[in-house]
Amino acid sequence: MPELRIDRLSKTFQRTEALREVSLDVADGQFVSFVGASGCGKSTLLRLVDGLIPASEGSVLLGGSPVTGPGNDRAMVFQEDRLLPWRTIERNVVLGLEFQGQSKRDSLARARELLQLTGIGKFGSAYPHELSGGMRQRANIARALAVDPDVLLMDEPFAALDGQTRELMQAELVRIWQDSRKTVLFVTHQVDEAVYLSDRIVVLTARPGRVKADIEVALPRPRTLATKRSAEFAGYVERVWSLIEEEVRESMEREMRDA
Ligand SMILES: Nc1ncnc2c1ncn2[C@@H]1O[C@H](COP(=O)(O)OP(=O)(O)OP(=O)(O)O)[C@@H](O)[C@H]1O
Repeated sequence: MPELRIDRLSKTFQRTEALREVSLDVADGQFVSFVGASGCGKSTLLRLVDGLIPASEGSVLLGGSPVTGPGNDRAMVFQEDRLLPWRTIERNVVLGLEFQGQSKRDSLARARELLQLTGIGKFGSAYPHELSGGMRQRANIARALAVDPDVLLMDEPFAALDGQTRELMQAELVRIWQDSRKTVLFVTHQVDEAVYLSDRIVVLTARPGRVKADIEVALPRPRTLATKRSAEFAGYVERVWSLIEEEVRESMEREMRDA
């Protein structure tokens, strides 16, 4: 039984058909990225897996059980900052645990462990505005991991970061993922980011998003900055780009027609 089964999943918003019959099995602990043209339904797919919105057709099964709404077995990390500004970083990280009714002592111990894991152990008593964008995103990841989800859903988590911070955060995410052994579904526009991070890249077609290609990234791990300079890496980037190029062009043409 695969950890996560996405079975003929479709979603239509009013008159916009966002996703059509997406099927996918994701094994326990796999890192899967989704790439595709703007508006092809990547965020919609994550929101469906998170149970934030209902499917029009098809289903999402987690450990064999259908997803019918949000749950602690999944956690989402967004591009934008969702930290509460009036709470310290530590108190932000314990939020999900408080909702679960865990004791204050256990929650704090867990939060401190996760702040260490995400590399901001010294900043537990700081407020979000005192941290850089990269550090706040580490806190968001720590907060998502706090409830010990089986699946981490990441919707362009590094898109708002500058190039150097982004590279650093990619390497950090690989380390965190290897330590925590979570299944990760990751949405990005950056093809090189997807190749660097993933075991597998799913390329979606232009809207309505369907699976156009499902590529195994057989680059050895651990991956380093040298990995990014290898010919094999460049080969994957080129292959994924050529697959989405046509889709990107089609969606741009449609946007211009609709404008
Ligand atoms: N709540 C909603 N109501 C109506 N239409 C929606 C809603 N959410 C998404 N859509 C539409 O569904 C389509 C897919 O949107 P989605 O945000 O999933 O795409 P995306 O691939 O994540 O886009 P991007 O890469 O630009 O972030 C888009 O045309 C979008 O406008």
